[in-house]
Amino acid sequence: MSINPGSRIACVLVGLPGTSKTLVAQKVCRYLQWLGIATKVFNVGNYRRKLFGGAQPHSFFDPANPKGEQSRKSLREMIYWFRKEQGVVAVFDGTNSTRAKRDLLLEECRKNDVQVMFIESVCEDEALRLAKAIETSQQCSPDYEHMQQELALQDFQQRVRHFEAQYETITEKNLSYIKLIDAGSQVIVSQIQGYVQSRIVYYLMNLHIKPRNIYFSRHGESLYNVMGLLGGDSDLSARGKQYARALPSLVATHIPNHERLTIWTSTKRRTIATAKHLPNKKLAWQALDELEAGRADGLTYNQVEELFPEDFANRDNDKYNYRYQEGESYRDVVARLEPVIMDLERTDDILIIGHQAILRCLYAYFMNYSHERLPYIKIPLHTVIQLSPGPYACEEKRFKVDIEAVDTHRPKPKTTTSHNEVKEHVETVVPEIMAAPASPEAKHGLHAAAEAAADKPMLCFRDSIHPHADSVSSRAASPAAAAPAATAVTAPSAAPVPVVKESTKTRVPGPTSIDLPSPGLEQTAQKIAEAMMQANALESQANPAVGLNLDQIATPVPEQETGGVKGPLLGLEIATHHQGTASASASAAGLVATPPMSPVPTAPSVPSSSPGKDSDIEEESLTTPIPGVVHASKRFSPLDLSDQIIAEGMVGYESYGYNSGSSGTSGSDSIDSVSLTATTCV
Ligand SMILES: O=P(O)(O)OC[C@H]1O[C@@](CO)(OP(=O)(O)O)[C@@H](O)[C@@H]1O
Repeated sequence: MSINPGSRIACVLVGLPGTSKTLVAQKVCRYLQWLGIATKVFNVGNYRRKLFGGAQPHSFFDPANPKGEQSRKSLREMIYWFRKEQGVVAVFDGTNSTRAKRDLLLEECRKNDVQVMFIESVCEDEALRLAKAIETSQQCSPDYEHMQQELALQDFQQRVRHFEAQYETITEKNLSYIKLIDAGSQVIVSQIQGYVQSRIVYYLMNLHIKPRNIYFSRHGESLYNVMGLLGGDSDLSARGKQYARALPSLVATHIPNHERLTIWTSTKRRTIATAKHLPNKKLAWQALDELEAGRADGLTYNQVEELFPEDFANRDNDKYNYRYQEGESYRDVVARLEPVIMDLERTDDILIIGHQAILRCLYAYFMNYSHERLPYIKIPLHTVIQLSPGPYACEEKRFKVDIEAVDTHRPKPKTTTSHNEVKEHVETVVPEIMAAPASPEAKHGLHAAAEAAADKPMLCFRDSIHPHADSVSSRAASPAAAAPAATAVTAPSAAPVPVVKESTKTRVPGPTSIDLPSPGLEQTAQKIAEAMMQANALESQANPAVGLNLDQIATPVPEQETGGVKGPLLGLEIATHHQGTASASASAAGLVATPPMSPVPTAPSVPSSSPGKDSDIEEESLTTPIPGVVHASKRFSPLDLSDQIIAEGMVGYESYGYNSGSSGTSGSDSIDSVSLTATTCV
């Protein structure tokens, strides 16, 4: 993504301890990094712990104790990062609770040409405050790791009081800020300027914290898959059709409230045919069409290597950024999927029947994979993946249908050919092919050349070759532009479901705030805090029951059936969550009236960010069929996550576009003191 080099932004968190600032910081960071914007969190608490140690009594935070070193140190590091590492957005995660502190920050940032946008989190709901205090003191904060629970809570509440004594909410009209009240049930926005800031605001207004599931499946095995050909628009193979017929029973068996499920497909035959027997409402998105392979479309990997060796090596060297000739890169696909993600965040229970590359991009967003690993994520055929983004983790389950299919995953080669070696090869072996024109007809020529190179007739569906002229730029980012495919079809009568094998894993995005039903404030707060703590206690333990209601939990899964992992059974029941629907109000206020932009492929000009460490859970464990229900759970502490990109919400707001190669944004958008109230659904 091309961003104006002058536009460095510091998103400065403001709020009392225990108001979900760290969660918000991490979510914003993950969202922006997924989009390719170089973003990093600077957590003042971490610097404090490094400087003074974690176990400080509440008196340490007394305003009379003038320790501000941690703030200054993190500020210095932030400025250094902007200068030396071409950072674009720094998320400065601290309390920043007084005007004086914020003025210092503003001054330092202005001197260094960094715009400041404040994100204030205010918690007015008593029950929510208490629940957050219990959660922070007993579970989240490393400061209380070794303290007895009750003492920890008391100390934390004292600490909050010290901050309260000096706390000054933001009211300055000249400042850029967004104020999130009670976990975003009310939002106040002021003086937001420019593309990135607007995007962050819209993102924050759309955070989805309501519990729900998202389901992904690739289409059934296609004829192209069988022949190892890339792209195209072929029909399903016999086994692919079998998978399509098995899907309704699988869905009915494993997806709760499956009648409410909406099916999203691409506009390609293979995804639409896979959804054919499902009786649910369907929507075909052009934005979900597979990564456009351009001149490699319809070829095998071997043929691409022979015909376009330089391209082939470049793709192996940097698969995320490599853009096919007349086609797309993974980076391009992520950009065009942003509106899909936003809709996905807003909408309940969706099954996406998509393609390998598309589902990798969506999966990486929810499961927090780096750009380097994203293009190699395993999304096998004939498998339904269930993701449950929750307050602490994105739970994953995979249901593998026992219908054989080819494996289309091509792993990253251990060694890659050097650029020069490849160039030489191209020049001496196939110069006429490299010079071939880009028309569809020329493509047929390429196929002929490919056939010759492969020394065997190439199976090719001529009718499926893409007219490249409009391949990328004409892709609609909204389903409205795609052929509506909302035909309800009656499910086939009781087709026997082939054995479904299930495996699960968790990636943990850190803490979040929750809301509370009103009566019995203390008990409710305690109950929720306990549930949250139990969830955290799952570190590295098997927990086959997460995601189920308490009454669904039956007997423990025997150890031999869980591949050796064992652990307590637990029902995490946090049933009620705020679901901010600020976007509707925002539209009404004219704030977000513009539709998402058409995707414009951008040059990979922003240095590849490193979106934090990925989970060290072996991907293999997911693809190896495991008998019975297996849950492998992995947890990071919020501290570990400080550099990690964490987000579950997504936005697709665009008020202006950006162009490949251009170094600046082409417009700006200013929001001036608009107050918005979101509806709260419990
Ligand atoms: O990026 P790589 O790993 O090449 O995978 C993308 C390819 O996966 C394929 C299968 O090879 O996806 P799909 O069958 O899901 O549509 C191709 O169409 C596509 O070109």
